[in-house]
Amino acid sequence: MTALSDSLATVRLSSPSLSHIWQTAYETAHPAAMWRLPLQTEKQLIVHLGDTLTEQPTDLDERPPGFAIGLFNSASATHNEASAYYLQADQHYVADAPGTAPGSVQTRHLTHTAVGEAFEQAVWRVMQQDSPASAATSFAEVPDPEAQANFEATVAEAVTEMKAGNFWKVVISRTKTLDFGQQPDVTVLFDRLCAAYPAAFVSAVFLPEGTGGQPAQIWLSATPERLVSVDANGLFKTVALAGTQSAYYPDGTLKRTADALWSQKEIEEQALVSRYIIGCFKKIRLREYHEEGPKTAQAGNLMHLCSQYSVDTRAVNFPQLGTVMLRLLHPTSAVCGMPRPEALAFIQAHERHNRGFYAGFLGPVNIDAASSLFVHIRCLKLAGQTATLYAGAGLTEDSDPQKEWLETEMKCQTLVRGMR
Ligand SMILES: C=C(O[C@H]1C=CC=C(C(=O)O)[C@@H]1O)C(=O)O
Repeated sequence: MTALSDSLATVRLSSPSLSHIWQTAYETAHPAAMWRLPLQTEKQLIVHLGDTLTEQPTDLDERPPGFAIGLFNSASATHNEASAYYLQADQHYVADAPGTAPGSVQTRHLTHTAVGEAFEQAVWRVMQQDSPASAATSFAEVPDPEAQANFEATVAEAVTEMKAGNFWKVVISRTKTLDFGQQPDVTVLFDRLCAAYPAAFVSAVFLPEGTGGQPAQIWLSATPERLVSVDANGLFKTVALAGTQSAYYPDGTLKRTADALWSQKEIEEQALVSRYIIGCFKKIRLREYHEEGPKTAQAGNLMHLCSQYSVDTRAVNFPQLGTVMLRLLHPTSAVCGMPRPEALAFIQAHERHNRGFYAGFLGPVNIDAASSLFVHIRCLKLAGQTATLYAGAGLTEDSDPQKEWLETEMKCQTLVRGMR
């Protein structure tokens, strides 16, 4: 070995990468979550060393530092509990923090118990293996000849019901399958999504076999939609995001957000989400909210209409606002519909797949005195070498089935392009 490669080996062995830690969590079957907040460089990874995860009501005020991931159709849909699986930050690592060398990992917190020490030793063992993770990151789409006809038939049925006045909006989703040929390297895909979508919340969550009675699953996402967040100064934020168009002209040039034109159908679709949020503020008699928008916002290859809402929870003396709004909002009409019970019943009766964590919510809780939960869209579930992408479209009585199909295709492309 030359002097140079000697010193590189020393650097590699003295500091694990996020990939080594992720791989260790996977091999030792400990739940793990890795994320990068919008417009930040810092990547965080936590590992849960405790008991098997179970679904519990989310209470942002009571939880120790960790990461919540909730199903679309959890008890929250009917009981307003915003139930979620909660990964505790027993081991907490940070990479790419401002002012540090790219890729260098700092330890934020370690648990000094036998389990914690066994985990750190396992990380060292993974580091010493030649290739800590599989290098596969290319994939092919698996054709599904019936998918479009099935989706369009469901959209047509929803339109008939909305014209009959049974509900005003519903979000219908579909899946697309990708085959990686072998189990892909999740940290490479995560890094690509971080680089492609600086304004998104990018995350990867590993839930070992047995979580919720399911086989092992990994969820990877780059979502543009904040559900609720409360920062270290007590500033609460949420958004109403809906309406979709490509961020590019047909010749491939990028549109300016100011040049995006929206149809009446899209304006109404987004207004319904705004109305739903304002309805939640009204329910708790909160008048002191600040509203901005709707404005056009770019989300990777797409553009949406977005209104932002904020509340100074200290000024209104409402420290639990994050938890209260999370329970009222989930699932919002950006992923379910309005009125919620009727839209949910239609989704349950007509979608051919189980949404699982798609259209649920996820994000860090009480990390650096802040919590940021996002709507889990633009996501995929990885099981072995197969990925299932999920995408939905908000329908109103003016929806055109073929256009809605094309919209879900564009939404699938967010991850497909970002992972290439
Ligand atoms: C349900 C999804 O997107 C939501 C968020 C923004 C715009 C949407 C729309 O235009 O339909 C959806 O409500 C999804 O990406 O799967």
